[in-house]
Amino acid sequence: MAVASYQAIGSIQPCGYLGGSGVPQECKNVFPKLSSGSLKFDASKAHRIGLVGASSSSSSQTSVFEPVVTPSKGVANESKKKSSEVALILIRHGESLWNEKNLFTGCVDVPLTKKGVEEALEAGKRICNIPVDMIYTSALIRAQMTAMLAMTQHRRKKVPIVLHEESEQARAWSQVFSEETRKQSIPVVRAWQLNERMYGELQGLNKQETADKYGKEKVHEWRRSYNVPPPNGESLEMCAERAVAYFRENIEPQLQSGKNIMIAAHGNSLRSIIMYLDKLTSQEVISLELATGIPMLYIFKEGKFIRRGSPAGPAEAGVYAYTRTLAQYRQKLDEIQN
Ligand SMILES: O=C(O)[C@H](O)COP(=O)(O)O
Repeated sequence: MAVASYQAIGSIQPCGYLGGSGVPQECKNVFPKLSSGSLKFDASKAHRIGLVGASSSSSSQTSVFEPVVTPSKGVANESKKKSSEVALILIRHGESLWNEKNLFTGCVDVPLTKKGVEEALEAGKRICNIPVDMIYTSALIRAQMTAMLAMTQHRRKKVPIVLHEESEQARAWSQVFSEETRKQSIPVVRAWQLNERMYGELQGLNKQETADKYGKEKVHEWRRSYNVPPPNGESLEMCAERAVAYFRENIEPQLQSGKNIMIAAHGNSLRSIIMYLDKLTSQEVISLELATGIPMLYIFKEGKFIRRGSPAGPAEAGVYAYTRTLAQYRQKLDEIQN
């Protein structure tokens, strides 16, 4: 099988993995039928905003989020007509204080280092011409910092607004009362399902010392294998059960309804999502590595995810050579700014 290079936006891929074809049985098993009851996020309460001319709402008392209607319910077809393709950006958070110390982090909520902040800003520059209508992050601060810092570089200058759906009161108290302001906002949804895989009893341990103690191979198996969990932690398979389910249940319908989406998350929650998008086998995912702060672009078109990026050289030339819609969006931004 050929080695497929992994293309990140604006850089040569950080690492490679073996490209997959078809949906092998083991992949199908990873993504069982979704039961919406197991998911916390209520899509019926979600709302939508567009790049220009969001749907006109007569009410001036609106949340940042307008109701989203899944494709099967109708309105999505209308949005689909507006754009036959949408962008999906995936970013692993910038370097965290525990990445710097080489500690297993998992679900421990550690912020970015200065270098991580810079990586997030750099990632923002790379995606500054790509439309973003909604942002999903994990519940962890390093992913949220990355998303917010990246968006400070975006040329569209919309304001990312974190949604508070945790209670009726939180929802009510964070309402936006101006339609115009709402249109200039990007809803940010935080979901624990996108968190890093729970690293169990490795959390807080030094990676090198752990390898010295248990052996390099064992630690590599814990870190990269598909179905071997670290002691009392989650395997990639277990992480996929929540992260991919969330993606399919909540994010895919938004893409189908015409939204351009950015996801800021983690090495392993994103590996599981990429495994799904690229139909990788449990063998192929072993060699998939994601660098911190490197954005990856997919185009979602006609129900398919097409991995994009610039193989080398100036990022934008590569990215925009690929899709006319993205080039048009950029042109629009140029016109606004001139
Ligand atoms: O949780 C961690 O320690 C890192 O974010 C990912 O670690 P890994 O590269 O060992 O999976």
